[in-house]
Amino acid sequence: MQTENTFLAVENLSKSYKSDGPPVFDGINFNIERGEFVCIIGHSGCGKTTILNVLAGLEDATTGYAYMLGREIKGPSLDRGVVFQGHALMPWMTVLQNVCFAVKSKYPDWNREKIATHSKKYLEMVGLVNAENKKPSELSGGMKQRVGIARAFAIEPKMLLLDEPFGALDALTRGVIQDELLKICSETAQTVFMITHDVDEAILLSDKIMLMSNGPNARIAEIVVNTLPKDRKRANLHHDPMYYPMRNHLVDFLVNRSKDLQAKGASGGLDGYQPVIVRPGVDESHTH
Ligand SMILES: Nc1ncnc2c1ncn2[C@@H]1O[C@H](COP(=O)(O)OP(=O)(O)OP(=O)(O)O)[C@@H](O)[C@H]1O
Repeated sequence: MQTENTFLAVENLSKSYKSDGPPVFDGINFNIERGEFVCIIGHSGCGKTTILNVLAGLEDATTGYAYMLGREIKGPSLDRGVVFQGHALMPWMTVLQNVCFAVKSKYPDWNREKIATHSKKYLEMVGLVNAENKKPSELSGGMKQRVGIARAFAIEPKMLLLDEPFGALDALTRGVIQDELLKICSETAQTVFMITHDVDEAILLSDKIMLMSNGPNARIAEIVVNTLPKDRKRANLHHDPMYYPMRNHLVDFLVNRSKDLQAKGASGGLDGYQPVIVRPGVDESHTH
């Protein structure tokens, strides 16, 4: 439930694209606290992007509400930076102009030089300073994605909404940007909601992981607390004693438990369902 200090609150969200037939998801309730990094995992089509679009203010839910800092989310805002799976860059602008354009919208009082310096800092972060004068058509898919990431970070939003932002990147670049994201988040206490299909990425980055059951009538089935220590490093993640209990728990959900819940939902057995909070490796009864 929403309290005075709740950063983001989602209450009873559902979405139907068709007037007949069951909703894609239903009864979605969760909170995100300030500075929390939350990942959402679930099979394709369960509605993760739709939920992210509602949080971004780009789509309306059929029922329910989303609040950020106590105000209902209605329409997009520069308080929320979004990175989509597609790159959504302006094709007639250079890489630098794409980032500067967003920075100028956020900070209209800044002069040209300040905007450019600020934008270049974020292009450097994603390894694109040498491409700042290129147009999107001259970039690879991974490079375009990195521009999108730099642009979202550069507006220093209160909340980052990331829809599989690293999916198109090669492993090396992905690792570098994951490390950067971890660094920025710990330095700035950035609040993040991120969709990923990669359980290792979720274990590396998140404070908690929401697991969605399969649609239709998809739910947040479990809220998994990340039991690995906060100072995680990609290189030694798998040496942590909590790593395998955590990983096995997530994979087992995707392979088995998500389908069991779907069957229950189809027979109307999920009315009033509340997600289970699980600490893999700590609450052994929930660890499979
Ligand atoms: N604009 C739309 N009109 C009709 N149906 C839609 C629309 N957008 C999404 N859907 C349907 O809603 C369901 C959820 O879609 P959504 O993209 O939110 O899922 P997802 O979990 O993010 O999937 P993926 O992991 O494949 O990206 C899907 O069945 C999809 O076909």
